Amino acid sequence: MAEMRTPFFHSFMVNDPALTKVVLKERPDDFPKSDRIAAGLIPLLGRDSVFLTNGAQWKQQRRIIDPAFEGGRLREIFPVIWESAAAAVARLGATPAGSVVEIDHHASHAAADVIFRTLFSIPIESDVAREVFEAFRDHQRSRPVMNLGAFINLPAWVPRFPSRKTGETARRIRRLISKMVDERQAQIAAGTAPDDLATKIMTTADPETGALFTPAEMVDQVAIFFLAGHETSASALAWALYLVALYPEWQDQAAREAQGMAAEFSALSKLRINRDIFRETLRLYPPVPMMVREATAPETFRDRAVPVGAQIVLSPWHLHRHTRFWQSPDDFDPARWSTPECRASARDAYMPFSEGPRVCVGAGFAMLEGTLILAMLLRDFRFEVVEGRDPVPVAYMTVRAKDGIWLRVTPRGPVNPPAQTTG
Ligand code: HEM
Repeated sequence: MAEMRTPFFHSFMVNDPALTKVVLKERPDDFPKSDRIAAGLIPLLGRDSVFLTNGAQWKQQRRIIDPAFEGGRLREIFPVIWESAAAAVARLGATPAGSVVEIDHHASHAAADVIFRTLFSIPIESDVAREVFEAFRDHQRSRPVMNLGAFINLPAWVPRFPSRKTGETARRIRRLISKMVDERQAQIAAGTAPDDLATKIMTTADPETGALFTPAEMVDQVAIFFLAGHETSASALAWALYLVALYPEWQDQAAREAQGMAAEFSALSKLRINRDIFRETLRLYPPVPMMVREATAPETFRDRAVPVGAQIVLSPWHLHRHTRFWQSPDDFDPARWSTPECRASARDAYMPFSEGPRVCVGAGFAMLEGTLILAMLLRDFRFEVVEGRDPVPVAYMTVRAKDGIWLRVTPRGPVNPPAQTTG
């Protein structure tokens, strides 16, 4: 655990699984989301986004949202994600064989397509989806991972983010989303709405109070589904492709596993290698590198007094690479996921989706999406690293590469069977 104290803020970086469990699982109500992080995200997400709210309001929102993402719905959205994966394969197939491409751009495109198709039944090529996607792209690179000025509680007169440009892109994105929500509201009223995630969420009443989301509240939820659902998945997919480019033997195994897979939900259970590669990627490059909570009562952590208002920083990035919990933590080793030791490490020190009641709404969705798109891309293409273009991880809204992740992409052609051992 590390304590940091300045005139502006007092924070504790907690890297001990016993303490992360207290904060996230055992007493989450005593450690709500920090207002200081919310400040930087409100222009884009609005005040009522489930990502930022706390207490009774947050609990009600999860009661409405969670049913849309439960197991049975994943089976229903599988064909939609398959279509997105096929579209991603086609886009990459349209680039000249052997060209060097910015793979994180393709990953963002694919992840945004998944969100639009599953939420609003529209592909990324539709006008409104493309406009939102482009506005997000402008927004993303102009924002740091958090509003630093707000985090350290600087006096109000100190200039801080968001800049005018980020404010403008946030307003543009929210206007477009409002229009989509209004149109969907009208379709629901007319009985013509498609059976997708947006309709499910907008027609689900809170089982305790009977309340539905108002259109304004729904705009805040769509903004976070788009942000949380596309930025994170894109980051994970891009790093996964980079890692298999670094480790071609894993890439070939994953490609073989993906040959001939059927377009049906049950095919997923056969993608064990692809799934373990994706899990291992989330360990080494967790898209959300850190989370922040605020202490609302005096605490003692490891004999240190934690005052009210202290910021508690939880870092998947550090926990996932902690030598006490992981063997050779910096190595890329998808095989570790089949060992009993890894099960213990994962239980104590693996939280790419956070844990406890505030765990990521879309964790199951993201595992399906990541595994399937990875498998379909590896089935059809070979990815190779490019000399002099090693990506350097940086925290924007998620963990991205400073100058992008560039890989050489070649159509794979027939895949050789695994080498046979004789004797
Ligand atoms: C690889 C992909 C993903 C990763 C690594 C990821 C990770 C996370 C993490 C770590 C949190 C907790 C953040 C915090 O407490 O500060 C979170 C929350 C959330 N995620 Fe995800 N996420 C992913 C994909 C998705 C998808 C696909 C969706 C929706 C379609 C989604 C929706 C959300 C929402 C709504 C929350 C807020 C939950 C709450 O506060 O109650 N995420 N995610």
